[in-house]
Amino acid sequence: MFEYDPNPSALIEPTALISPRDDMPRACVLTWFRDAAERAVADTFGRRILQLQWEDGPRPVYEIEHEGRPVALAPMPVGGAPSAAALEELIALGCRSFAACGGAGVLRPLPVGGLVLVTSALRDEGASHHYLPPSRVVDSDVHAVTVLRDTLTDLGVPFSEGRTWTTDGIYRETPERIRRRTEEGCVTVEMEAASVAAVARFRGVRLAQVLYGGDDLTGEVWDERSWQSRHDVRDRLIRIAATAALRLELP
Ligand SMILES: O=P(O)(O)O[C@H]1O[C@H](CO)[C@@H](O)[C@H]1O
Ligand SMILES: O=c1cc[nH]c(=O)[nH]1
Repeated sequence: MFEYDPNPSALIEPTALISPRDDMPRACVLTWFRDAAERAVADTFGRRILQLQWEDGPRPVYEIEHEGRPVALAPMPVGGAPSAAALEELIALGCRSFAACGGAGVLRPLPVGGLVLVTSALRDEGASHHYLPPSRVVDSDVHAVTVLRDTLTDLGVPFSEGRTWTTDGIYRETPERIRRRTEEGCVTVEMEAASVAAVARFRGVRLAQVLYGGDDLTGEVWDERSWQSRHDVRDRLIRIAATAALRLELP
């Protein structure tokens, strides 16, 4: 049931609940790696700017210094709908340029830790349909993709590019679905990319995304590949994303 309503105004507007903050960096890293975010804060002597309050508990937003400049660092909740709401609040607080980093299952051969710059996301989730008219995919912001591509290239980091399958149904990645999504050009599967891309487009902010290859869904059986213990990849991705977020701020 996807009934798109183009009315830009809602009864609960984030800007009515949350005031912009003068001390909020405009550049922001979104990450689904809470562990790596906390390490980045400790390593850079960062600080907690505030805590957003939700029914399931507080959500901290940090500030770190990167390349001599402040960057907001937001650990994100898992799932498209919670991530869409969290991004809304960061935009209301004053962030404008976002670089997002997460992990994903791989649908094509890709080593654990291999990076994928997201060029589009297949909208097999709910949240994006509240922000954009019906379509099968949402393309990433072209300027943001260019900046992230240039950042990865300048840093000498190998990466590939492609479409990701964003699903609400992590436990319903059936062989038939995987086959069809692969045919549609998806190289990874995760749970938030289409949702945050849709919010960013709707609110007119810049957002680029990079994923690292995690578990493997290319075979007859699932291979978990211990992907969530790749602390080295996660730590490096946060730094790469911080550089990209800062560059997105440039005119
Ligand atoms: O590492 P992250 O980005 O969390 O990626 C994936 O892993 C989580 C599910 O285990 C979902 O958030 C999905 O998007
Ligand atoms: O959504 C997800 C995330 C990681 N791995 C998967 O298989 N699915």
